[in-house]
Amino acid sequence: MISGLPMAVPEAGLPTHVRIHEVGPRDGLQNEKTVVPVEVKAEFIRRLAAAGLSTVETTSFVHPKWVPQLADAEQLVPMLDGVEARLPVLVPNRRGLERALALGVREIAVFGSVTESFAKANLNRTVDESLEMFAPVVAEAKEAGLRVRGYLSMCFGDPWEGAVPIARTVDVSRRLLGLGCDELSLGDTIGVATPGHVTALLAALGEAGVGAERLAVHFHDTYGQALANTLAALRHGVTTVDASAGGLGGCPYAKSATGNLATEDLVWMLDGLGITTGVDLGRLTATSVWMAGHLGRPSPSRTVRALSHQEP
Ligand SMILES: CC(=O)SCCNC(=O)CCNC(=O)[C@H](O)C(C)(C)COP(=O)(O)OP(=O)(O)OC[C@H]1O[C@@H](n2cnc3c(N)ncnc32)[C@H](O)[C@@H]1OP(=O)(O)O
Ligand SMILES: CC(=O)CC(=O)O
Repeated sequence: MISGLPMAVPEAGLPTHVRIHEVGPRDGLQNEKTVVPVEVKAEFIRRLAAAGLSTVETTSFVHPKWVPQLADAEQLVPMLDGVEARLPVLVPNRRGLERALALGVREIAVFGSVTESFAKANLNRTVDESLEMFAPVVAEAKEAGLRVRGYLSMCFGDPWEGAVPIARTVDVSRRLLGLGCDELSLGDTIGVATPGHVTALLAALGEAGVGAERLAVHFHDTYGQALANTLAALRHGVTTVDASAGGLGGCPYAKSATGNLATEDLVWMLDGLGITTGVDLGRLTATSVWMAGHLGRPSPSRTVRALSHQEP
């Protein structure tokens, strides 16, 4: 593999280790029109875990009519017995939690929105109503000993409402965390954030008592800013970063949502900075190339293309 000059240790102000929260099998695939066979999904997850990803978000227990691609959650989860990784799933409501608990899932995520437009489009609820829907889910999940992540979408901009004020994002972040979530993932659902905005939001959250140790960042790469945004977040103390193998992704309920930050692009940057992730870039790239074969198109990730000599 061709490589640049890696730093022996990260520069001051950067973490020494980053946990990558891999979202390819869920966020990456949820927008695919053609249903990927459940055996392929299970193999994708096994390969991602074998490449060293310690957290692989696997699927969603949502209404199958809303996300047909993930309608096979009940078949998929039991196929993952023995996979050595944390395997969280998305759960919007009590029905979703019941389904996940019946399969022995140990980690869930609820997913809210800063904006009313997206809350309505994605959850058929207002922001307040969606938080009300999540409250018993988080409480019951915690009681059952599960780890709970809160996702917050449209933290920076929204396709219907435009720029999202920092104060609104801070307000909904605190309310979602206040339900009892262990971690909050700040979503740039349509990929409009820039590093200055990221820094300003993290500073405002810090002032409001939400420290970086409880935060993750979740960038989509619409304007090519996802890596720069990630670096801004790392400089601010964030050590959990969401990414999608091969840069797959998008949201069926957010017009203009494009692919996520590619896990390979992230690992390439972190390796170069001397920040450990536990991920084997060669195995990960091979997995994304394999998945691209199933999807019938090349990966959009620059790193995957460079390392595998794929044509754009
Ligand atoms: C940025 C991102 O990527 S976010 C992730 C991508 N987006 C999503 O996954 C969207 C998920 N959204 C949804 O699934 C829906 O909006 C819901 C389920 C949360 C709410 O939809 P609503 O239509 O308001 O559901 P409502 O609560 O009225 O229930 C309607 C029916 O769905 C069923 N239902 C509700 N939740 C679920 C669930 N989690 N699993 C299966 N069925 C469900 C109900 O039992 C009910 O069935 P019935 O009509 O046979 O009685
Ligand atoms: C739930 C998510 O997938 C986060 C986002 O992109 O807003």
